[in-house]
Amino acid sequence: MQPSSRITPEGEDALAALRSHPGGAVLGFDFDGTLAPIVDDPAAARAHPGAAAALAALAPRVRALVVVTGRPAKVAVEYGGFEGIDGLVVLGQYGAERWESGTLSAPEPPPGVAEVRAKLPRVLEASGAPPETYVEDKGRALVVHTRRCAEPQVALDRLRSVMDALAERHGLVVEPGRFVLELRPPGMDKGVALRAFLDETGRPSALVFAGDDLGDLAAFDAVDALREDGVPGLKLCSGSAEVTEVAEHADLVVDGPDGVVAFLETLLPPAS
Ligand SMILES: O=P(O)(O)OC[C@H]1O[C@H](O[C@H]2O[C@H](CO)[C@@H](O)[C@H](O)[C@H]2O)[C@H](O)[C@@H](O)[C@@H]1O
Repeated sequence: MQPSSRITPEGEDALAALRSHPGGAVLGFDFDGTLAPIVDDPAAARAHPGAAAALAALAPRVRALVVVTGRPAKVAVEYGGFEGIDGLVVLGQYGAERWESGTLSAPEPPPGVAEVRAKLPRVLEASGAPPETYVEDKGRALVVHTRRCAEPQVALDRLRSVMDALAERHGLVVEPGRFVLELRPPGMDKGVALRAFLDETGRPSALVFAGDDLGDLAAFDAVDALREDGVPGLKLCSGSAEVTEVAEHADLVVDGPDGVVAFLETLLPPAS
């Protein structure tokens, strides 16, 4: 995907507000697909080589930086190389967990997660899921991955109704993503998490959220809501051929994590 030079007027306003008063701005980011390139093995994902440096350089210049991710917060900190970035908050498991300045808060999962963990292998087998189907156990959620299957989207679509029924029986919800169906506790999403974070940090002079996947649309909705309240907001899409819906809702589309990091670097003063 090529970077787009088109930006909406609302996005342009937010960018101008961000540049003129960065100290009051809040910048939010998804992790996988936005700060970290997508790879086949979720355990092999790592942030773009320029991501941590760009965030560390931005941290003292803005009011707050927040990563809002489906990953456990500790995993995002490790895979992102974020340890030691003062002022960066990581909200993991869609906002249920929080990491800040080396301190992690992670509540116990509800019992439905253990119930689904016990049943999932048999349910997948009974559904005829291809052998390449992979389950990632995140402690508070279980993620069924089909990226390694010969026809990942077909495999995912075939599993959808079975996963919906399994999640519902155990008080969980299904969060769909890039060749994943995640069974997780309800009640949190990236929009709820971002709004709660903004309630803490105060009304920003500008708000940016960058994402690539369906779960990021809730955070885009939060940006829209703030915009209606007069806060300049930019919805930045880390574009991919896999998900087009996020680009449709964005003010600016860049070329994956390379483009996101290049965007962040434009916010920094030129090196002297
Ligand atoms: O909210 P995010 O930070 O985007 O996390 C969402 C899910 O991302 C991960 O899966 C995605 O990245 C994998 C590694 O690149 C890739 O193999 C997979 O196809 C993608 O969907 C992660 O594994 C999940 O646990 C997260 O929920």
